[in-house]
Amino acid sequence: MALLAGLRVPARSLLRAGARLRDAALGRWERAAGGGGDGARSFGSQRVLVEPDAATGVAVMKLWNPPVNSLSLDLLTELVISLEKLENEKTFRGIILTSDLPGIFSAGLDLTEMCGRNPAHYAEYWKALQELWLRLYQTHLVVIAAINGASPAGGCLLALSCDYRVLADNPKFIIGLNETLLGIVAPFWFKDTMINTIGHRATERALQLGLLFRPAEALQVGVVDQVVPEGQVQGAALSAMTQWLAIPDHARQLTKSMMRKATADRLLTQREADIQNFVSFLSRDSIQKALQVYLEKLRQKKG
Ligand SMILES: CC/C=C\C/C=C\C/C=C\CCC/C=C/C(=O)SCCNC(=O)CCNC(=O)[C@H](O)C(C)(C)COP(=O)(O)OP(=O)(O)OC[C@H]1O[C@@H](n2cnc3c(N)ncnc32)[C@H](O)[C@@H]1OP(=O)(O)O
Repeated sequence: MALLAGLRVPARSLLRAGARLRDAALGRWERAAGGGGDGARSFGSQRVLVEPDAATGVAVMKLWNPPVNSLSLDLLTELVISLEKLENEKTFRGIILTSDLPGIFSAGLDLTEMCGRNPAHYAEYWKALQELWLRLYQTHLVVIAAINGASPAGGCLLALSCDYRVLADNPKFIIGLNETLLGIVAPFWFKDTMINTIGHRATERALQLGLLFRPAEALQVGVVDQVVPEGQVQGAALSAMTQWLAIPDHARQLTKSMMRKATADRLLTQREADIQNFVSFLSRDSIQKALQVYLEKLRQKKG
């Protein structure tokens, strides 16, 4: 009940949540895709709903981790599993990554996973995040982010790891790597992902200042590729997908790999050191204190 009390979602969603939790308790759930008629079935886990359309070869992947789609260990794990499943289905060529929560794409890393836990937990958490980034960044599928809500820090990383980004036009839907505002530092592979999208100078400014861009600024700096009216974001993402899927797969995939491999390899060659670096950084008293103060501020915002 305490969890539900924190939600600001309509009763309809709470009912849906209840159904999902029940089904998740029974194991992986499946239900018929609405009106598909092509035999494709939705599948998913407790926090990731996948709506595949076998006719177009495109699956819509929706994040659902109330209240703010923070990237908890569970969500990271479920995302990796869902991605892997789609990659292994030969019928699928593209994914639209979006949120099933109103007004939030993803609040980024789950601060409760990074506060007051033990080093083994921090290591497990970081490894799961690395795993998701490596898979998402390098997947042979076309991934388009339909960003229908706020997308700070790790949420921005998710979007930047896609091939194309469409953002809904609402001034509350801020996007950026704001780690410095929390007193922490974006790791090198977050930084590299942003540099590869908007260039070195714009990244340097954005990272040092912890900039969170509103839609018009995000478009101007290149953090997103398109801004569309709210309600049109998924449609616009699907239209963009048509252009990407018009390219022969082998040529596009080899090009994607050529563009991204060096960046991914940089992490792959030092994964363990990166984990140790994260654990020791996070274990500092000053960092724990800064994160706790930030979390407390978020919690008191409503009070
Ligand atoms: C020398 C060193 C070199 C290298 C460094 C080495 C290693 C690197 C070390 C660390 C790197 C870490 C990288 C971190 C990345 C991250 O992603 S950190 C997370 C950053 N995220 C944010 O700053 C977003 C915070 N949230 C918000 O701004 C807002 O919540 C929102 C805009 C997303 C939504 O606003 P609202 O709709 O108004 O919702 P509320 O603010 O009321 O929140 C509801 C509820 O959710 C809780 N919450 C919000 N965000 C998070 C989160 N990220 N994690 C966990 N919980 C979150 C919030 O506290 C509220 O909780 P309750 O009050 O309901 O309990």
